[in-house]
Amino acid sequence: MALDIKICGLSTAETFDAALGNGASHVGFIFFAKSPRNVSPEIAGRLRQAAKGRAQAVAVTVDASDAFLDAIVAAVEPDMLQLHGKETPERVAEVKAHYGLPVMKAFSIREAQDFNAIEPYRGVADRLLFDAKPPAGSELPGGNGASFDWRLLAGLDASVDYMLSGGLNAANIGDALRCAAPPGIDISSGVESAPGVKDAALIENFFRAVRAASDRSAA
Ligand SMILES: O=C(O)c1ccccc1N[C@@H]1O[C@H](COP(=O)(O)O)[C@@H](O)[C@H]1O
Repeated sequence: MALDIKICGLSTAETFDAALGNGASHVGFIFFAKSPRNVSPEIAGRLRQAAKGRAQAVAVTVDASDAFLDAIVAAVEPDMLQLHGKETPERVAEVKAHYGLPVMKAFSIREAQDFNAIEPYRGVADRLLFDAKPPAGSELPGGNGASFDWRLLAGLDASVDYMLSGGLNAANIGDALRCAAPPGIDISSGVESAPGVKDAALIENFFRAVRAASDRSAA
């Protein structure tokens, strides 16, 4: 099965094109005011048009209100909503039913018992996303460039569909793929030249590293 690759936190045409041109299956937009990657629904909506038929557009929100979700969905017409806050299973079900869109629910992982939190979301969220717990003092629930121990994913039920995220980059993606063999990967700060500044060359380099790792595992 093909590996899903999401490039998240895009906000410029050049880097959006780099993600699509290199074969991203998913492109993500951050709608969180405290993030250096925060983008307006209008800008994301304009960029998103180019992804139609080429990649899934994912709107990333953090405990968003109904009004904010309404504005995002209207302007962006996303293919998927990523809920990266403390949304309950009931809230996930409500959002999914209201917008008729698949939902990816994010979980913060540091140790094996953190996976217990996914149980009430199984059969509710369409996909799960595993990110590292934010470093102390961070105002961001994601996009911190922090990793967790990928070996913990070995204990996961094989039927769980998920994306691996948190601190991925061109240097470590080979190890991550070998260690966890995830169905999908999600990267944000690892393809930036500064916080919030995506870099087309780093995006290309990341895809090259993914291809090299895939070639090695096929040999
Ligand atoms: O990237 C952000 O600023 C962000 C803000 C709020 C919620 C989620 C955010 N990003 C998500 O974080 C992970 C991985 O980030 P990184 O590669 O470690 O920088 C990814 O799922 C993004 O969607």
